[in-house]
Amino acid sequence: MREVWTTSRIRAAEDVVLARTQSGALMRRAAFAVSVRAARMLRERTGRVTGRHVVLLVGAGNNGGDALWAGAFLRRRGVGVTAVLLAPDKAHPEGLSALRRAGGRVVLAQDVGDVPAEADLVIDGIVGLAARGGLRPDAAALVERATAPILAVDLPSGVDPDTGAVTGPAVTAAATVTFGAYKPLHVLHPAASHCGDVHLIDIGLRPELGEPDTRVLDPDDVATRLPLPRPADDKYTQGVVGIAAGGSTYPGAAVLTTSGAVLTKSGMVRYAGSAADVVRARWPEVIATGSLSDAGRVQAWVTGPGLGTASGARETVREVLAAGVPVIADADAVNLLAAHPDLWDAREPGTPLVLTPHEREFARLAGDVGHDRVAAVTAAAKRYNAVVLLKGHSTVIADPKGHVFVHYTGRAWPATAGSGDVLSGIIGALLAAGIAPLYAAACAAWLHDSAATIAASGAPVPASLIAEAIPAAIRGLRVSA
Ligand SMILES: NC(=O)C1=CN([C@@H]2O[C@H](COP(=O)(O)OP(=O)(O)OC[C@H]3O[C@@H](n4cnc5c(N)ncnc54)[C@H](OP(=O)(O)O)[C@@H]3O)[C@@H](O)[C@H]2O)[C@@H](O)CC1
Ligand SMILES: [K+]
Repeated sequence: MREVWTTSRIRAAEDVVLARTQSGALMRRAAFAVSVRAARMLRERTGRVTGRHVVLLVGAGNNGGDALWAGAFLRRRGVGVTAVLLAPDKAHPEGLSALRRAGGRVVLAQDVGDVPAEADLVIDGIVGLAARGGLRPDAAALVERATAPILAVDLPSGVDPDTGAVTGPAVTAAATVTFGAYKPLHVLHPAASHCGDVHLIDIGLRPELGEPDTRVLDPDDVATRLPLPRPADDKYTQGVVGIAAGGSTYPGAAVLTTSGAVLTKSGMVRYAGSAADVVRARWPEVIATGSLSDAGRVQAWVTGPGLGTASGARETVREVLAAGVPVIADADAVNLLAAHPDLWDAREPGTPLVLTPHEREFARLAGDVGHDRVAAVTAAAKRYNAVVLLKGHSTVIADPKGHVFVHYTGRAWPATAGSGDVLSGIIGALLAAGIAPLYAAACAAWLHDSAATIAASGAPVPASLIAEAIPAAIRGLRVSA
């Protein structure tokens, strides 16, 4: 599991560690790691380290200090180093003298000439944890002129560390070396796509950090939670999932949602709705009926995809919410809950609910997402006493207690029509198997993305093929676990 802390929590932990370490030791440790990564990048890119040329972009604070110290360490390995100072009066004094002592060259940003274009590697020490807003014009102009790969110190300058928002010019790095802990920007879209490979360096903060603010599931975490049938299981004991989705207008949504559920776990899937014939034709193993009252018992209901928003759909959502089992409400079910607040009264108190809006559905329900997706989703989860999964390049999942998972895809394969229907079927299957709602949603997001990647393998892919790749995604997990 990858754990993520906001900048204020990291600063607080840093203060504790700084108070008991020798002055400057933490920075030198961080900077040494940057120099090691820089040397590796030089060797991989140019075949050697000695004699190569690294340009440091140095801002007004400790992030620039890291870059200056890294430059001093690189000098010891025979690398030519030029530091470009964006704020000469504020450049980190000890870092600057260390670089000068080591034989590094120092130039002012306004006198930079062709220096950025002559580099084999650029180190971005413009701004780190204190970053606010996009790059300022002088920094943006420098970055624009750099043609070599960029190694970002702590984070690519110009992105917002806590929200991952990119509201102006920003560095796009080939790699990022970060210290002490992952920060939200490393896992949130769009900033995460500016980081390149992220390398975390231990500087002794972990014991002081406490509980993380956000988590990211690894394959192993998903593998240990996925329901596999045990020897004593039968088709009922693994949890029966019910699908109340689709209809005569959108029978495809019924099929796709059912596919997600059928292919995620063994056991039984029931379908209730006017697309029963279409579902039965595609999945003969599904117990399909025309109405909810004939559906029989289930351990979780999935509702919403392709349901429409007419009065019949509203009644379906009302009945499902009143059934006393976990519910996942997607698409039109979210729209109905937004448009008819009285529907909330139907919810059997205490039964788990997972809401899976995309951004427009989220806006209808809880207002504009804004730049801070994690804050918006956490607030909605508290307000509705539900797990909320906001879809996107970074899918954000929060529960009412403030636990948050992020799943960053970095690719757009899952962004295809009907793909959300498949996701809700997967979540339903995991909920019915008894997995806690937060984990059901987070594992489903992971599994869905993995299936999309497998199905796509480099080409566009429709939602039905994403569903068909779910077994391969599960098998892949078992192999890697
Ligand atoms: N604490 C520690 O022990 C350790 C800390 N470490 C390192 O320290 C870093 C944090 O350093 P920090 O707090 O000094 O601030 P930092 O991020 O360098 O910003 C400097 C100044 O930049 C400015 N600025 C703001 N936005 C901007 C923008 N968009 N574009 C351009 N400029 C912008 C703003 O100054 P202003 O111009 O507004 O006065 C701001 O004050 C951290 O990320 C890590 O690298 C490591 O060494 C490990 C040990
Ligand atoms: K930086």
